[in-house]
Amino acid sequence: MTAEKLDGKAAASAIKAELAERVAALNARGRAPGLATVLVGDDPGSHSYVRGKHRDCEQVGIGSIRVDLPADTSWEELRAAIGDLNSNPECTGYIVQLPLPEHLDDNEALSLIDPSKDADGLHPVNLGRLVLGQDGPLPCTPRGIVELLRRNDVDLHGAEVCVVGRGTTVGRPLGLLLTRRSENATVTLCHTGTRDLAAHTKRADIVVAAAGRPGLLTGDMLKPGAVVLDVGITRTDAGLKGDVDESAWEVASKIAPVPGGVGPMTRAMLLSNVVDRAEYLADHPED
Ligand SMILES: Nc1nc(=O)c2c([nH]1)NC[C@@H]1CN(c3ccc(C(=O)N[C@@H](CCC(=O)O)C(=O)O)cc3)C=[N+]21
Repeated sequence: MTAEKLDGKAAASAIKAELAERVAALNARGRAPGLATVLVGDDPGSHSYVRGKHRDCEQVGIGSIRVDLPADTSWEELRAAIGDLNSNPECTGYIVQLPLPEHLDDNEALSLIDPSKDADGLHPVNLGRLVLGQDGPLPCTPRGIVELLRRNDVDLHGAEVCVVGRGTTVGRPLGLLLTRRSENATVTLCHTGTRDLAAHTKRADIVVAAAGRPGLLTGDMLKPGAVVLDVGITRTDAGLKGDVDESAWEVASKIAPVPGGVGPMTRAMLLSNVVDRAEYLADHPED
């Protein structure tokens, strides 16, 4: 058996076409959404992601603001840049590209974002809302995973999902999202302290590999016919490498690969968060 590809690029294009119509309607109402990015330092990977996000904005008609700061930016300077975006009416949503350089604290920076402009859904208030089951922006990668599965008719209700990785942007919030009543999956959250990883992955109908360890998930760790989502991205001399080994293609029924799987969905969900919020504000002008 050779697994079928879960095509995140195609799904993201369809989502962007839908968003373009919603953005046109917002622009016509004088409620133009605007996405800003804050990028500190010159990591080539981060630069390429941020470039992609601005290209996406242009494609769907969302205004975009780019704030690039040098690697030696002080905490005070970063705080001032975030404060400026919080009070800039042209910016309706924004992200601080992570990870920040060593001397700046990611979580402290996330806490400074106005929660109503948090396009990543990573502000503590918004993560808290997710825990409480209240509406709010959802973390982009977990939302992208659920949307990619939905658009490919992969049923989550009652499914056994094994998530490998407990990071703040993917694994942890994905567990929260998948166990909502609306998704109703059963989740096992594995991590580097898991004693027998293969025992858990082998039982799963769906495996999400988000550990950032290239080639970690091999075919012999999967139940035949399992659905696999690769969320690892490691830059090697040979190019981008995911967490899913080649051997998985002979055992799985469907795989969301790196590149072309979850990555493009993450970017599409960032745009969705911004458009959702702009529509909400247009309909609730007093908020
Ligand atoms: N505040 C914040 N929010 C983020 O959402 C965030 C972040 N920081 N820091 C870094 C990670 C990583 N991330 C990716 C998004 C899209 C692709 C993506 O589109 N990947 C393409 C390949 C891109 C390439 O070739 O480099 C693909 O998988 O097909 C990858 C990675 C968002 N992140």
